[in-house]
Amino acid sequence: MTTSDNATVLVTGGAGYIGSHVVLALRDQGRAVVVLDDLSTGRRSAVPAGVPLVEGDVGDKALLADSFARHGIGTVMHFAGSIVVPESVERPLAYYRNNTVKSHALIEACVEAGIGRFIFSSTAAVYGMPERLPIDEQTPTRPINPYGSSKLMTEWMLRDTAAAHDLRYVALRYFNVAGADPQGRSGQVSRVATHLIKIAAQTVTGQRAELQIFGDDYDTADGTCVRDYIHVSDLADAHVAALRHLEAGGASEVLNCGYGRGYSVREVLAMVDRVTGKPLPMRIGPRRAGDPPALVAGVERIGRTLDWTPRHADLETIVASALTWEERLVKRI
Ligand SMILES: NC(=O)c1ccc[n+]([C@@H]2O[C@H](COP(=O)([O-])OP(=O)(O)OC[C@H]3O[C@@H](n4cnc5c(N)ncnc54)[C@H](O)[C@@H]3O)[C@@H](O)[C@H]2O)c1
Ligand SMILES: O=c1ccn([C@@H]2O[C@H](COP(=O)(O)OP(=O)(O)O[C@H]3O[C@H](CO)[C@@H](O)[C@H](O)[C@H]3O)[C@@H](O)[C@H]2O)c(=O)[nH]1
Repeated sequence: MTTSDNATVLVTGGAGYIGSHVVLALRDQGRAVVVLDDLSTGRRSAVPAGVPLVEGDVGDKALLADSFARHGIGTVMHFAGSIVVPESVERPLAYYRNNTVKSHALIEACVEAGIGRFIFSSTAAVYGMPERLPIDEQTPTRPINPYGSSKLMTEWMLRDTAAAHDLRYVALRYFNVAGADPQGRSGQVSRVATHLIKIAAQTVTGQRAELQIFGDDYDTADGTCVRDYIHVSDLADAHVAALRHLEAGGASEVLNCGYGRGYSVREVLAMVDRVTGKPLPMRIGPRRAGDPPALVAGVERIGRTLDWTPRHADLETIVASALTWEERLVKRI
């Protein structure tokens, strides 16, 4: 333990979907938090009252240095970035700039300020199309789109920086994040929704006429793609556990974040029907380019490394919380 153990945590991207849930989890643990966000996809209202919001760019080193000093930052949690896979294919350089170049500036600012703890939002997209399930962290990383590459390059910068400087990090490779805060304090708000459960929620609430299943001819049990869905509040708790790990002097780690259990698209939609009590309007469409048939996390390493016990590892809870949040959003519009 060092003297800076209870230092303030800077959460970049803390006005976004996942970052805002992590801010809540940190606050629930009595931690001091500051958010840095440019509000490009995030919302001011997602930052709880009493949490300072530094409105600006995560690549702005002068702003970072000033924020670190002003708020006594001891750990950086880095969520800020661009996340839409097809957009990354169309605008690769924009993704490398926002996700890789700006992460470089942030990591460099941390080294210059002597900030020694860093927690990074990575993604299962670094694995590409893995051949075997479950996917453990030893699986070769072969991203198949610029989004995955842009995040993997940041992992590499962290690995090499940790070898050369006094900085330890945890990179969490998220599988499919879904659901909303059980207390209704935050949830997903997307300009352009792409995630399955979000789109299902928009369909249930009448914002879309129907949902399209992207392909039912995959080599899986029911022909639709299989994913490992993790509740956003469990993911948030994993970040708090990663913080405790680093504060206790733990080594740098790269950890999958999922439950180790996969559900097909059809199984997810059957759960939506069960929760609402009526059939969701949907049809089978063509495959979406770049979708791997099945992604399920190997979770042995996170289980043995972090003091983390998922509390919402249940598809019904995930779907129900996403629907409750969507209903609130619709009423607010
Ligand atoms: N949502 C998922 O399923 C998923 C899966 C794997 C990894 N991730 C990673 O998790 C992180 C958070 O994703 P999310 O789903 O909450 O997305 P989000 O778009 O809701 O949040 C991103 C936040 O970062 C902010 N931001 C973007 N660029 C910025 C910049 N240059 N400077 C300052 N702020 C900036 C946005 O305003 C937003 O508040 C991302 O790094 C993403 O790659 C998400
Ligand atoms: O309208 C829709 C939307 C999605 N799907 C399918 O649902 C599954 C899940 O899709 P989605 O929710 O878009 O998530 P993924 O494409 O699996 O990607 C998410 O999960 C990855 C990790 O598994 C992360 O790397 C990505 O950042 C994150 O967007 C896929 O088979 C899609 O083809 C549909 O059938 N119809």
